[in-house]
Amino acid sequence: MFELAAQELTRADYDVLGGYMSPVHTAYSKKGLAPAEHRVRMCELAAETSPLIMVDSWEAAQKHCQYSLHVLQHLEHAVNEACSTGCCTAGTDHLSTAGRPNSVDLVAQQARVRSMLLCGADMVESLTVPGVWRPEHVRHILQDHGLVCIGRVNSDVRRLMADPNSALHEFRNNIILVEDPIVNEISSTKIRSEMSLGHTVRYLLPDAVIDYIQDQGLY
Ligand SMILES: Nc1ncnc2c1ncn2[C@@H]1O[C@H](COP(=O)(O)OP(=O)(O)OP(=O)(O)O)[C@@H](O)[C@H]1O
Ligand SMILES: NC(=O)c1ccc[n+]([C@@H]2O[C@H](COP(=O)(O)O)[C@@H](O)[C@H]2O)c1
Repeated sequence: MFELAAQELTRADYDVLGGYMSPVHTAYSKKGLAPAEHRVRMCELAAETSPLIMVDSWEAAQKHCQYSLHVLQHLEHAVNEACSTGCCTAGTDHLSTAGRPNSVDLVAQQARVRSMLLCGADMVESLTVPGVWRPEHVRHILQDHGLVCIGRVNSDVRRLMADPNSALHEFRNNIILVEDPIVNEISSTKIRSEMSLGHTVRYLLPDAVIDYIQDQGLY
């Protein structure tokens, strides 16, 4: 997802500084959710070899669950703070942009960094489901941050964007749709289910993550 998003954004003339995975808080109500410390560690292991992807553990470390809007706001603030104070080499407690593409240009230009929400099409669909997201948060996310959506089988974001009553339509210019040229139906539920059956998931996840899951006896 991050690679596809960065490729598309770069094509559209954005400077992509990096991508952050933000594992959700342990208290988020989702069946079978592993404790956040494990999910943070799995993300760190998965991102170890990436020149692009980083992990922000701020959301997971808070006392309570956080809205995604507040995670985006936190990230944007933290990265801009890091950049304004000698930047991108110091990082913050949770964030480090050291050595990231474009970080040097960014300091020189004194540009402000913007955080965008990266998600799959099923999650974009959830933005329009009453009761899941606060409508004012959806408007803020779309208007102030913008969204990159990776297409997913059985999800039709274009249809939702065509509805003139929807915020997705109003802010359609801030939504970047990316179609994966190689359709990928991977799902974390399927991976967990295969692992729990003792089946192989080799090459579907980085080896370090598979080893961690097995060492910790997750799933
Ligand atoms: N194969 C995929 N293609 C596009 N987006 C994906 C894909 N898998 C996950 N995503 C996106 O990744 C984000 C995190 O998803 P999540 O961890 O819930 O994975 P998931 O596979 O959808 O999980 P679950 O199977 O538990 O619903 C969401 O925005 C989701 O839409
Ligand atoms: N109101 C909100 O901010 C809100 C609502 C639903 C999901 N989310 C986020 O979306 C992501 C995916 O959640 P689900 O796996 O429940 O679809 C998580 O990071 C979660 O925090 C945020």
